[in-house]
Amino acid sequence: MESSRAVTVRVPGSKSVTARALFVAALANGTSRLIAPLESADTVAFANGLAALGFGFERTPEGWDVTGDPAGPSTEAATVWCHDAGTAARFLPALASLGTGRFVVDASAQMRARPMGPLLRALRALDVQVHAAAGDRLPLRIDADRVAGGAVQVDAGTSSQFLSALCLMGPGTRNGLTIEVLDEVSVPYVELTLAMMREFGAHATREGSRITIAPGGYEAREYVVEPDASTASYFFAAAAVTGNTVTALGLGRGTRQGDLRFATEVLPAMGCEVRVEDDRTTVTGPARLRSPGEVVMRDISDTMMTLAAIAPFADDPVRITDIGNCRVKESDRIEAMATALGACGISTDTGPDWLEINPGRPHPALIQTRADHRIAMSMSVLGLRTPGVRFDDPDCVRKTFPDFHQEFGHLQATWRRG
Ligand SMILES: O=C(O)C1=C[C@@H](OP(=O)(O)O)[C@@H](O)[C@H](O)C1
Ligand SMILES: C=C(OP(=O)(O)O)C(=O)O
Repeated sequence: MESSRAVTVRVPGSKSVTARALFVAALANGTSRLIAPLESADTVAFANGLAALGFGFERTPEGWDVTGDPAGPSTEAATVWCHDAGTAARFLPALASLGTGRFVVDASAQMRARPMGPLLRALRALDVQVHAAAGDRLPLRIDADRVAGGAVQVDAGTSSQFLSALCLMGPGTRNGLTIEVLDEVSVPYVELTLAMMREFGAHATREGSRITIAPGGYEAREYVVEPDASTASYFFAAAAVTGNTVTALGLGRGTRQGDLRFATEVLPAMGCEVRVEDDRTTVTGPARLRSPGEVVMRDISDTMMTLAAIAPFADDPVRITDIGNCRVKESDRIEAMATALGACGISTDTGPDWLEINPGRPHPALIQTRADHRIAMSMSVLGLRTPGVRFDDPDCVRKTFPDFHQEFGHLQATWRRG
């Protein structure tokens, strides 16, 4: 029987899967139904972007219906507002390039500050007319004339989203695409992209640094969106720091989301007991957390803040390396995490692409979230053992998990009662 300190959760849908499903459904022949998509600021911005480009988008009680057009955007002029969403800001210019017309892509000040250059250079190399703000940033204007495809190189060393965007547009081009990958972070996200493209009928293969994508569009289908593995990391981490048990439903052996590795690789190295089944993953925290030593997080950097937030409770320093691109996400996450932990009395060291956290007993503080959802969610885990941790902008979680604080509070209340 499940003890009252063992909690089962089903976290909301994956942001990354929802964004990809929206993109491929938009280029498919017919109507696709996305079941259990993520409803959050990022994915709503993405869906609104599709609608602005002239694709059919409708919410139904069963899910999101997207009516695609293999010919690309049907409008000849549109402004696409991406808000804070990296996925929308990187993927939608590629989708717009498949149309004919003048498309403006813009976003919040936070997203305007994030890099776009490698994607824009690749699009220009494919003869797409792209005019961008200084430094190749948003806002940008695309004068599109049905990009034909061909061979292109891309540097995905600051974001894999540049590469995923090119891959996703490939089946919509007349000649297909051959992409030479020059550098790469977050590799599991590209694997997710290629796998989902195939699930929607596209032909995409990878050999080393070369990705080949055949023309021919996508097939409409019904698609069930998995829960979000990055979001689940906060619940697994909660088990890790309290010695309780959390089971996350819908995330198991078959997942393509790399961030489940936080549970399957990082937490066992800290003394957690982790069980992965076909459709669920269960984490039980130890009496005392061990330091995993150095953890290279290049592939799963969205979970680096989750690790940083539980690191003070480990018995030795925790060093997180190869996370340089975290400096150009919603915030400079290396600096932001060091500051947040420092506000709680935890000492850290930082370098260009690493963060080291020393053990300590955190005290409560008001945390500056910098409009970064992951600061609020990861520091909430630290808050489980540090009553009184508060946030200047708790609602920043709306980006990927609007009900985070309620759900996390519920978890805490269950444990308190148990
Ligand atoms: O393609 C995606 O869905 C994502 C890729 C990753 O970005 P980077 O490739 O910039 O690390 C990740 O951090 C982001 O939350 C989602
Ligand atoms: C980096 C993130 O988001 P994005 O790049 O999609 O804005 C994130 O969710 O942590």
